[in-house]
Amino acid sequence: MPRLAIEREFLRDFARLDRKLQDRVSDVFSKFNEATHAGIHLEKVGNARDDRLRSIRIDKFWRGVVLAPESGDTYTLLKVLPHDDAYVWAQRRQVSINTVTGRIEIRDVEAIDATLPELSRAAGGKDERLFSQVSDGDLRRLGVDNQTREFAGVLTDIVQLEAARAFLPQHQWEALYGLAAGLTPEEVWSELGAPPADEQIDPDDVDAAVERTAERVVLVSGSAELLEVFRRPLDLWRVYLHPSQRKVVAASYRGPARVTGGPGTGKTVVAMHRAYHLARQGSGQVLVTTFTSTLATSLQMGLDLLVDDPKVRERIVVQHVDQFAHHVFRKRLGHPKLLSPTDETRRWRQVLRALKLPVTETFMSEEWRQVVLAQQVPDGEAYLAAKRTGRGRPLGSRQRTQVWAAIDAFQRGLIEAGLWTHETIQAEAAAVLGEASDKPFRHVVVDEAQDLNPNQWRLLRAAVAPASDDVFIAGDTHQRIYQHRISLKDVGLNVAGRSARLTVSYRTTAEILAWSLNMLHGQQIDDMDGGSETIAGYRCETHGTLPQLKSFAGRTDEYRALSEQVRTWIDAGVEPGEIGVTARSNSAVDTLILELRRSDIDAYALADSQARSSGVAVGTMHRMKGLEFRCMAVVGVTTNQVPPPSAITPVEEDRATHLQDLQRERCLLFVACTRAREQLYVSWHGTPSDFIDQVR
Ligand SMILES: Nc1ncnc2c1ncn2[C@@H]1O[C@H](COP(=O)(O)OP(=O)(O)OP(=O)(O)O)[C@@H](O)[C@H]1O
Repeated sequence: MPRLAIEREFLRDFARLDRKLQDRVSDVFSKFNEATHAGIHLEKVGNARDDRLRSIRIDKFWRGVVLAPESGDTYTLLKVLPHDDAYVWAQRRQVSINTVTGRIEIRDVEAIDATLPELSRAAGGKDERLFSQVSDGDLRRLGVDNQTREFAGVLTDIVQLEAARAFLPQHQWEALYGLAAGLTPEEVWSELGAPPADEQIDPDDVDAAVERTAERVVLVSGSAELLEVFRRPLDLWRVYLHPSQRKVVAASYRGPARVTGGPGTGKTVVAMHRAYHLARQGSGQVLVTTFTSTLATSLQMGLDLLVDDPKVRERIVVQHVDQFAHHVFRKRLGHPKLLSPTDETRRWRQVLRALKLPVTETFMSEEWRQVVLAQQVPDGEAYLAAKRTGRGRPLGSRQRTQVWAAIDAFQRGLIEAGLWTHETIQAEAAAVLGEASDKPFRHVVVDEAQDLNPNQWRLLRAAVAPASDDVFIAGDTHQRIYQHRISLKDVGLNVAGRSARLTVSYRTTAEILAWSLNMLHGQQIDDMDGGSETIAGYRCETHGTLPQLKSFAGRTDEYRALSEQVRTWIDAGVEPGEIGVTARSNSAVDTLILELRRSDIDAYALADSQARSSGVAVGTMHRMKGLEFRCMAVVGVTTNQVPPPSAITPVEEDRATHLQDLQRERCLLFVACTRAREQLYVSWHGTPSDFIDQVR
């Protein structure tokens, strides 16, 4: 019985076809089983380098290219192209099974043959080659075969390697790229997901190779499954996972585990697949949680797409972390009365005045959150001994006693008035669940973990009993945009030995990522586990244009130019819903929406969940976390706006906090810029922000 497998490129081609043609392709391949039995045509391709490549008729003008095995029964759909292009594509290609990795590989032999002599000539006199430091043995062990080794041997810089991506076998290219980016052979090997060492690789067994190549080829059993894959051809993430992603999704961990990685490396994708994997096991409910409501909605939608079995889907609950905290709180204590920010400032002011304490309300509010609530400090004695890491301004014991008096008075005031803050609700909810013997969930999956505060962590820790696969954490500390710096160990989550890093960015182009990473150059970023995070080895799936940087004399000109830019994108065929616009402040966002609407561009505020439309999404940089857009405009990157002085603790008040604030704001701009999939536009008026000036 023949089986069909679909290669990633085929699905990409399919996504570009018009609806009628897509239906025709679905029709042809749904009938494939019958067709093969009836001897329907898989035509041989004349002058092919690989005589297993066949063409199949879609209609008068279009052909599919299929790999037909010499033995075995797996037929792999490789391309769908206009008639002549399909034949040319097939004539140039060679399909093989890598004897080290066991995976299916496709290479453009003609392009390799055509490029090699020229590269050899260019390299001629040069001693230093891109891979002179890597031994032949290491290359061989990574699955780089003779032909690719010969090619790699004449490369002198990484740009040549990048250009070769289109024609070298993908896995081998990735191995070379990892080495060129400074990874060790061991790191490359573990990233690319090596097959079990004892597995015998038969270079002619296409069936087995297809099963091993899950990141590029998906096997479908029957027409229903085929149609399911064809239903959303653009969402490749549902079907294909990179080996490094798949490894994390399917692993069995003896305790909490986590995945890190730069922007767009698929941490959210992994979190969703992981939740699906755990829910399928049927051992209990899975909580999928994250920091903001916008992201929780997008996780909800992603899971609806990914999980087709309603019984499995029912086992997954998506709630943002505060929603979960409030839910637990309400069940026990009813509806909380919330302290407003203005009331909070007023209360601190009163307390400080009464005690004649010469510190600001902001200082007290931060001290209370970051020291007292974060470490669950119960009394003055404990406060004297509390760690104040990251708080910068040192306090002697006399000062601590005074500060504690203020905190104590403030806390008593809240209790008397029956007032709660999100943080005290989180702490209360964590205590409620901590005491419960019956936990609400069997697994917790956390996305955008870098921004959760200690009480949110305690709450999530308490939501599941300590067990295998209990907590799964996805996050990137380069994208931390709130104040909280925590150590996972301190909140009862030990991920030692259960941590993986993703390095291939699927979202953004190499140009946008490189430019954005420059903004973080030289910054020391922690890894939430006592070490520091690295950006070594990040690379992108695609290339594109450089970010556009635009300077204007005044704000009016800058905003008008934004409308023109958005109009240019729309005229070029980008859907308004694929465009994101961001600025640092709420008021700038409001003005930008008005400005776009004045230019007859449909635009809506991301903050307004009711207003969701197919128009351009406009939101603050904080709102942009976790989202992505084909074209992204980051506006108002002007000095005194990015960062706004109000967000930065004055250096004379507290140097350490000042530096942390600056880093957090820098990361915020980094997050905003890395939301772009294809094009990034950055503008300012007057003097640009220091963050931009540095990378201009
Ligand atoms: N295996 C894959 N195949 C195809 N596309 C993928 C794959 N993994 C991720 N993507 C795509 O890459 C983009 C980024 O993925 P995702 O949002 O999961 O990354 P992330 O690491 O969570 O990003 P960030 O930290 O910047 O928010 C998405 O469009 C996603 O669909």
